[in-house]
Amino acid sequence: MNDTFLVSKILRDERIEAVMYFAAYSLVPESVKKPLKYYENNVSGMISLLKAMHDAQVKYLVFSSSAATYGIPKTLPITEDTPLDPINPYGETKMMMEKIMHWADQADGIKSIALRYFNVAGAAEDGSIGEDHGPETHLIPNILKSAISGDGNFTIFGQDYDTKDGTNVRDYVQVEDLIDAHVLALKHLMKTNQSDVFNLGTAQGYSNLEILEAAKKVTGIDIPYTIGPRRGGDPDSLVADSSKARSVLGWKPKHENVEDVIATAWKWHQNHPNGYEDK
Ligand SMILES: O=c1ccn([C@@H]2O[C@H](COP(=O)(O)OP(=O)(O)O[C@H]3O[C@H](CO)[C@H](O)[C@H](O)[C@H]3O)[C@@H](O)[C@H]2O)c(=O)[nH]1
Repeated sequence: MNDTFLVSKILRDERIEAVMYFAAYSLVPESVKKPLKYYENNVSGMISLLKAMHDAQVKYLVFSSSAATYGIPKTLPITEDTPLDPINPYGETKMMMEKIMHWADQADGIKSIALRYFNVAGAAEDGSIGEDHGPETHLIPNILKSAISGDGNFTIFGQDYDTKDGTNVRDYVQVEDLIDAHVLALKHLMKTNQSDVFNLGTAQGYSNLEILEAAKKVTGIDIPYTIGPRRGGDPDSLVADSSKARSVLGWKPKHENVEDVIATAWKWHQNHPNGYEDK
């Protein structure tokens, strides 16, 4: 049984009306090393899903897109109209997936919302669910893991970017705030029957060094670091203009302060010093 057939059968059997698609491969540095894996999973996955949705007559899709679609923006903050010009395979697959969704709307009437995530961070407030990749590549988990182990192995990748202190600037959106946005987006999509796109970020940019300082405050631990070479595929700064999500969807992120975001991640890391051990 092929993927499309199986998915369309599930959609029909379960009488699914709408789909949220979180394409699983989402690590920028891995995508630079293994581009074909990213095109195959993300782009082929989207084609299979849309075919299955068409076969099962499912009309609504909410999709996890990314700020990585913008590449190196000419102006900040980034609005949804900022031209898409990705600089790594991951961002390019997300852009291609958005374009495929557009044509599936034109041809088959599948209505979709693309949510362009900025840097998702933090963990469930109750400390039960957190972030644990193998290997971990994300900034905040790597800082917190280093705080716990005391190994002194934390490295900042590059201090020669065109930013306030030379390190990359990112916009960190808390994961539970992101979940709220998905629920609002789905309701909006089913009410308006119009495809659309929204940035999800807090509209505040923090440099990698500022995140390290904030993590030191939250943990009360002096976390040593070294400056290493650039990682490859990193734009200087990505900061969202998220006013469209706020005004159109009524989205109100609860964690506007980055220390609050890091505190949720810290709670999870303290409860899970070895991550999800059985992964
Ligand atoms: O140990 C580390 C890990 C990361 N970084 C730096 O920290 C910044 C953030 O890196 P992350 O890996 O945490 O996040 P990315 O910005 O690469 O990517 C994230 O945000 C993107 C959009 O901004 C996409 O959504 C993507 O899925 C998501 O992983 C970058 O400057 C990176 O070079 C370090 O200095 N040291």
